Amino acid sequence: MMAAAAVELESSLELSFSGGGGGGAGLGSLPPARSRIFKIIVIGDSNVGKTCLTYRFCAGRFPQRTEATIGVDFRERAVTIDGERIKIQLWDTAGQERFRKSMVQHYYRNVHAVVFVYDMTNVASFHNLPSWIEECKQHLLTNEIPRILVGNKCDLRNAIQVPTDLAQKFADTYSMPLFETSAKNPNDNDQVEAIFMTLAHKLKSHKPLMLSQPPDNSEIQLTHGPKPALPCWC
Ligand SMILES: Nc1nc2c(ncn2[C@@H]2O[C@H](COP(=O)(O)OP(=O)(O)OP(=O)(O)O)[C@@H](O)[C@H]2O)c(=O)[nH]1
Repeated sequence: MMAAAAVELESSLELSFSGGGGGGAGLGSLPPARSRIFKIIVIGDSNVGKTCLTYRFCAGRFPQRTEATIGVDFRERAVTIDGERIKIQLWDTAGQERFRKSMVQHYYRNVHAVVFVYDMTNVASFHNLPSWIEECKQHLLTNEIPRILVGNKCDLRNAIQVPTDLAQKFADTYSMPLFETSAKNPNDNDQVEAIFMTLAHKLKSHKPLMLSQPPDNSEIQLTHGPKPALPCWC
């Protein structure tokens, strides 16, 4: 785990440079390819499986063992969508209050999308979702930012406490798509893939993306241009 050190990797710069021959801009060399970075934060109660979901997407498997996240973990995977190389950065945040306090400001900066996770076998984690949504709101993440609701641990069929219709109602209230999945069951790999790729496609379609620099802040921030008409994907 990269834990607190991940703050160093904060994605205030939204474009990275990759490839391009590594030798500078000499004759015949191509400028480095730019790849966009999409920062997605994954939040929810402790133990709902945030680490396992991000690990499943980035490493392609269920981790052998996990420990409570301290602060924030950071994972990244490069994907190609319609010929464009994109880095999906997943910020796996601590669910436990005592491990969150000092980090909150950092991971809410320049967020492009949010994944809210609850544990389908733990109704309290579902009931706590409004407080996570509220926390996002307090950090100025508006409803314009793509959000997805994920019920995890669907492999534990006999222990399910949150029925799908209840979760669906909640998702509808907040205009979020709902995914029920399992980070553990390899058969649900496609579903986990779909969660993050859906977001990446959605973010990619939010063109044009513009870089702007606020006068009193040295960090480059990404803002969206005029919002294109998008089909409802709820
Ligand atoms: N059966 C089952 N267990 C899971 C699944 N996902 C995670 N777990 C287990 O749930 C526990 C918590 O998983 P984590 O991914 O560490 O949970 P977290 O939400 O990151 O927890 P914090 O770091 O404390 O916020 C671990 O024992 C995992 O093995 C799943 O899909 N199915």
